[in-house]
Amino acid sequence: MTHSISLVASPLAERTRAVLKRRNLIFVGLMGAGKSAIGRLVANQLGLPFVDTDNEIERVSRMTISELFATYGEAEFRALETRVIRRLLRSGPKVVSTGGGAFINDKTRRQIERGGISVWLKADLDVLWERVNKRDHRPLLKTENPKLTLENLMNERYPIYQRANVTVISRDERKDIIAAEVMEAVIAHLSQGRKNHE
Ligand SMILES: Nc1ncnc2c1ncn2[C@@H]1O[C@H](COP(=O)(O)OP(=O)(O)O)[C@@H](O)[C@H]1O
Ligand SMILES: O=C(O)C1=C[C@@H](OP(=O)(O)O)[C@@H](O)[C@H](O)C1
Ligand SMILES: [Mg+2]
Repeated sequence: MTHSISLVASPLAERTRAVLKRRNLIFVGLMGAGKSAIGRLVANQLGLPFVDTDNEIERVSRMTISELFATYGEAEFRALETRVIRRLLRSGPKVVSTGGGAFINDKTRRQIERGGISVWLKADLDVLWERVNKRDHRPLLKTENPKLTLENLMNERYPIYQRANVTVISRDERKDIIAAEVMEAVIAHLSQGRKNHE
Protein backbone atom coordinates (compact mmCIF):
# COMPACT_ATOMS: atom_id res chain seq x y z
CA MET A 1 0.00 0.00 0.00
CA THR A 2 1.38 3.42 -0.86
CA HIS A 3 0.48 6.36 1.29
CA SER A 4 1.44 9.77 0.05
CA ILE A 5 0.18 12.99 1.51
CA SER A 6 -0.11 16.16 -0.52
CA LEU A 7 1.60 18.99 1.29
CA VAL A 8 -1.39 21.27 0.85
CA ALA A 9 -4.83 19.77 0.35
CA SER A 10 -6.98 21.77 -2.08
CA PRO A 11 -10.38 23.01 -0.87
CA LEU A 12 -11.96 20.48 -3.27
CA ALA A 13 -9.95 17.65 -1.74
CA GLU A 14 -10.85 18.80 1.78
CA ARG A 15 -14.56 18.88 0.92
CA THR A 16 -14.28 15.40 -0.59
CA ARG A 17 -12.58 14.04 2.53
CA ALA A 18 -15.29 15.60 4.68
CA VAL A 19 -18.18 13.91 2.80
CA LEU A 20 -16.34 10.62 2.28
CA LYS A 21 -15.72 10.11 5.99
CA ARG A 22 -14.50 6.51 6.50
CA ARG A 23 -15.81 5.19 3.20
CA ASN A 24 -13.52 3.79 0.52
CA LEU A 25 -13.44 5.22 -3.00
CA ILE A 26 -13.34 2.41 -5.56
CA PHE A 27 -12.54 2.90 -9.24
CA VAL A 28 -14.16 0.58 -11.79
CA GLY A 29 -14.27 0.52 -15.59
CA LEU A 30 -12.72 -1.03 -18.66
CA MET A 31 -9.01 -1.54 -19.35
CA GLY A 32 -7.40 1.76 -20.28
CA ALA A 33 -10.07 3.91 -18.62
CA GLY A 34 -7.46 5.34 -16.24
CA LYS A 35 -8.47 3.59 -12.98
CA SER A 36 -4.88 3.03 -11.87
CA ALA A 37 -3.59 6.46 -12.92
CA ILE A 38 -6.54 8.59 -11.78
CA GLY A 39 -7.04 6.53 -8.62
CA ARG A 40 -3.46 7.16 -7.57
CA LEU A 41 -3.78 10.88 -8.29
CA VAL A 42 -7.05 11.21 -6.36
CA ALA A 43 -5.58 9.32 -3.39
CA ASN A 44 -2.58 11.59 -3.44
CA GLN A 45 -4.76 14.70 -3.49
CA LEU A 46 -6.99 13.38 -0.70
CA GLY A 47 -4.00 12.29 1.38
CA LEU A 48 -5.41 8.75 1.56
CA PRO A 49 -3.71 5.36 1.10
CA PHE A 50 -3.90 4.00 -2.44
CA VAL A 51 -4.09 0.36 -3.52
CA ASP A 52 -4.29 -0.99 -7.05
CA THR A 53 -5.85 -4.44 -6.76
CA ASP A 54 -3.80 -5.83 -9.67
CA ASN A 55 -0.60 -4.74 -7.91
CA GLU A 56 -1.83 -6.27 -4.67
CA ILE A 57 -2.69 -9.54 -6.43
CA GLU A 58 0.78 -9.59 -8.01
CA ARG A 59 2.37 -8.91 -4.63
CA VAL A 60 0.57 -11.68 -2.74
CA SER A 61 0.89 -14.26 -5.53
CA ARG A 62 4.43 -13.25 -6.50
CA MET A 63 3.32 -13.62 -10.12
CA THR A 64 2.34 -11.14 -12.81
CA ILE A 65 -1.29 -10.92 -13.92
CA SER A 66 -0.25 -12.51 -17.24
CA GLU A 67 1.48 -15.39 -15.44
CA LEU A 68 -1.58 -15.95 -13.24
CA PHE A 69 -3.89 -16.12 -16.25
CA ALA A 70 -1.50 -18.44 -18.10
CA THR A 71 -0.84 -20.75 -15.17
CA TYR A 72 -4.20 -20.94 -13.37
CA GLY A 73 -6.72 -19.45 -15.81
CA GLU A 74 -9.16 -16.59 -15.48
CA ALA A 75 -11.51 -18.30 -12.97
CA GLU A 76 -8.71 -18.67 -10.41
CA PHE A 77 -7.62 -15.09 -11.03
CA ARG A 78 -11.19 -13.92 -10.31
CA ALA A 79 -11.31 -15.92 -7.08
CA LEU A 80 -8.06 -14.35 -5.94
CA GLU A 81 -9.32 -10.92 -6.98
CA THR A 82 -12.48 -11.41 -4.89
CA ARG A 83 -10.44 -12.38 -1.81
CA VAL A 84 -7.99 -9.51 -2.17
CA ILE A 85 -10.76 -6.95 -2.65
CA ARG A 86 -12.77 -8.27 0.31
CA ARG A 87 -9.73 -7.85 2.54
CA LEU A 88 -8.88 -4.38 1.20
CA LEU A 89 -12.40 -3.07 1.68
CA ARG A 90 -12.71 -4.19 5.28
CA SER A 91 -11.39 -0.86 6.51
CA GLY A 92 -11.35 2.68 5.20
CA PRO A 93 -10.96 5.33 4.10
CA LYS A 94 -8.68 4.55 1.17
CA VAL A 95 -8.71 4.72 -2.61
CA VAL A 96 -8.84 1.39 -4.42
CA SER A 97 -8.41 0.93 -8.17
CA THR A 98 -9.75 -2.40 -9.39
CA GLY A 99 -8.97 -4.36 -12.54
CA GLY A 100 -11.56 -4.06 -15.30
CA GLY A 101 -13.30 -7.37 -14.60
CA ALA A 102 -13.74 -6.96 -10.83
CA PHE A 103 -17.07 -5.10 -10.90
CA ILE A 104 -18.42 -7.59 -13.46
CA ASN A 105 -18.03 -10.51 -11.05
CA ASP A 106 -21.24 -10.72 -8.97
CA LYS A 107 -19.51 -11.56 -5.71
CA THR A 108 -16.85 -8.88 -6.08
CA ARG A 109 -19.40 -6.28 -7.15
CA ARG A 110 -21.46 -6.92 -4.00
CA GLN A 111 -18.34 -6.39 -1.90
CA ILE A 112 -17.63 -3.14 -3.72
CA GLU A 113 -21.24 -2.01 -3.25
CA ARG A 114 -20.95 -2.65 0.48
CA GLY A 115 -17.38 -1.43 0.80
CA GLY A 116 -17.58 2.15 -0.37
CA ILE A 117 -18.41 4.56 -3.18
CA SER A 118 -17.82 3.20 -6.68
CA VAL A 119 -16.65 5.48 -9.48
CA TRP A 120 -17.01 4.33 -13.09
CA LEU A 121 -14.46 5.93 -15.40
CA LYS A 122 -16.28 5.70 -18.71
CA ALA A 123 -14.43 6.14 -21.99
CA ASP A 124 -15.16 5.58 -25.65
CA LEU A 125 -13.49 2.86 -27.67
CA ASP A 126 -10.92 5.07 -29.39
CA VAL A 127 -9.70 6.56 -26.12
CA LEU A 128 -9.38 3.10 -24.55
CA TRP A 129 -7.69 1.64 -27.60
CA GLU A 130 -5.21 4.51 -27.91
CA ARG A 131 -4.13 3.83 -24.31
CA VAL A 132 -4.07 0.04 -24.15
CA ASN A 133 -2.40 -0.66 -27.47
CA LYS A 134 0.87 0.82 -26.23
CA ARG A 135 1.41 -2.00 -23.73
CA ASP A 136 0.96 -5.77 -23.82
CA HIS A 137 0.51 -6.78 -20.17
CA ARG A 138 -3.26 -7.36 -20.43
CA PRO A 139 -3.89 -11.07 -21.11
CA LEU A 140 -7.50 -10.58 -22.23
CA LEU A 141 -6.28 -8.44 -25.14
CA LYS A 142 -3.86 -11.02 -26.53
CA THR A 143 -6.27 -11.90 -29.33
CA GLU A 144 -6.13 -11.66 -33.12
CA ASN A 145 -8.13 -8.47 -33.12
CA PRO A 146 -7.68 -6.79 -29.72
CA LYS A 147 -9.64 -3.67 -30.69
CA LEU A 148 -12.66 -5.83 -31.52
CA THR A 149 -12.18 -7.72 -28.24
CA LEU A 150 -12.23 -4.40 -26.41
CA GLU A 151 -15.39 -3.39 -28.26
CA ASN A 152 -17.08 -6.67 -27.34
CA LEU A 153 -16.10 -6.17 -23.70
CA MET A 154 -17.59 -2.66 -23.83
CA ASN A 155 -20.88 -4.05 -25.08
CA GLU A 156 -20.94 -6.76 -22.40
CA ARG A 157 -19.75 -4.69 -19.50
CA TYR A 158 -21.08 -1.16 -19.89
CA PRO A 159 -24.60 -2.09 -18.70
CA ILE A 160 -23.00 -3.40 -15.49
CA TYR A 161 -20.52 -0.58 -14.88
CA GLN A 162 -23.53 1.68 -15.12
CA ARG A 163 -24.57 0.48 -11.65
CA ALA A 164 -21.64 2.32 -10.06
CA ASN A 165 -22.56 5.15 -7.69
CA VAL A 166 -20.84 7.79 -9.78
CA THR A 167 -19.83 8.06 -13.46
CA VAL A 168 -17.08 10.31 -14.78
CA ILE A 169 -16.13 10.56 -18.44
CA SER A 170 -12.50 9.66 -19.01
CA ARG A 171 -11.20 11.31 -22.16
CA ASP A 172 -8.25 13.02 -23.76
CA GLU A 173 -7.99 15.61 -21.00
CA ARG A 174 -5.44 16.35 -18.29
CA LYS A 175 -5.40 13.79 -15.49
CA ASP A 176 -5.76 16.41 -12.76
CA ILE A 177 -8.92 17.68 -14.45
CA ILE A 178 -10.42 14.19 -14.51
CA ALA A 179 -9.37 13.75 -10.86
CA ALA A 180 -11.14 17.00 -9.93
CA GLU A 181 -14.28 15.85 -11.77
CA VAL A 182 -14.20 12.62 -9.75
CA MET A 183 -14.09 14.57 -6.50
CA GLU A 184 -16.94 16.89 -7.61
CA ALA A 185 -19.05 13.87 -8.59
CA VAL A 186 -18.41 12.15 -5.26
CA ILE A 187 -19.41 15.30 -3.36
CA ALA A 188 -22.57 15.63 -5.47
CA HIS A 189 -23.47 11.97 -4.92
CA LEU A 190 -22.94 12.01 -1.16
CA SER A 191 -24.66 15.37 -0.66
CA GLN A 192 -27.64 14.03 -2.61
CA GLY A 193 -27.68 10.98 -0.34
CA ARG A 194 -27.71 13.20 2.75
CA LYS A 195 -30.64 15.22 1.41
CA ASN A 196 -32.61 12.01 0.85
CA HIS A 197 -32.01 10.95 4.42
CA GLU A 198 -33.07 14.21 5.99
N1 LIG B 1 -6.54 11.52 -18.71
C1 LIG B 1 -5.52 10.86 -19.24
N2 LIG B 1 -4.76 11.46 -20.16
C2 LIG B 1 -3.73 10.80 -20.72
N3 LIG B 1 -3.36 9.54 -20.42
C3 LIG B 1 -4.08 8.91 -19.50
C4 LIG B 1 -5.21 9.52 -18.86
N4 LIG B 1 -5.72 8.63 -17.99
C5 LIG B 1 -4.96 7.51 -18.08
N5 LIG B 1 -3.98 7.68 -18.99
C6 LIG B 1 -2.95 6.71 -19.39
O1 LIG B 1 -3.59 5.61 -20.03
C7 LIG B 1 -2.93 4.40 -19.71
C8 LIG B 1 -3.93 3.44 -19.10
O2 LIG B 1 -4.30 3.96 -17.83
P1 LIG B 1 -4.48 3.03 -16.55
O3 LIG B 1 -4.60 3.93 -15.37
O4 LIG B 1 -3.45 1.96 -16.51
O5 LIG B 1 -5.91 2.38 -16.89
P2 LIG B 1 -6.68 1.19 -16.19
O6 LIG B 1 -6.07 0.96 -14.85
O7 LIG B 1 -8.09 1.66 -16.13
O8 LIG B 1 -6.52 0.04 -17.13
C9 LIG B 1 -1.78 4.76 -18.77
O9 LIG B 1 -0.61 4.90 -19.53
C10 LIG B 1 -2.22 6.10 -18.20
O10 LIG B 1 -1.15 6.92 -17.79
O1 LIG C 1 -10.76 -6.21 -17.71
C1 LIG C 1 -10.26 -7.21 -17.16
O2 LIG C 1 -10.90 -8.27 -17.00
C2 LIG C 1 -8.85 -7.12 -16.66
C3 LIG C 1 -8.29 -5.88 -16.47
C4 LIG C 1 -6.92 -5.67 -15.97
O3 LIG C 1 -6.85 -4.49 -15.20
P1 LIG C 1 -6.94 -3.00 -15.84
O4 LIG C 1 -8.40 -2.72 -16.09
O5 LIG C 1 -6.39 -2.11 -14.78
O6 LIG C 1 -6.15 -3.00 -17.08
C5 LIG C 1 -6.46 -6.87 -15.15
O7 LIG C 1 -7.17 -6.95 -13.93
C6 LIG C 1 -6.66 -8.14 -15.92
O8 LIG C 1 -5.83 -8.08 -17.05
C7 LIG C 1 -8.13 -8.37 -16.33
MG1 LIG D 1 -5.24 -0.71 -13.87
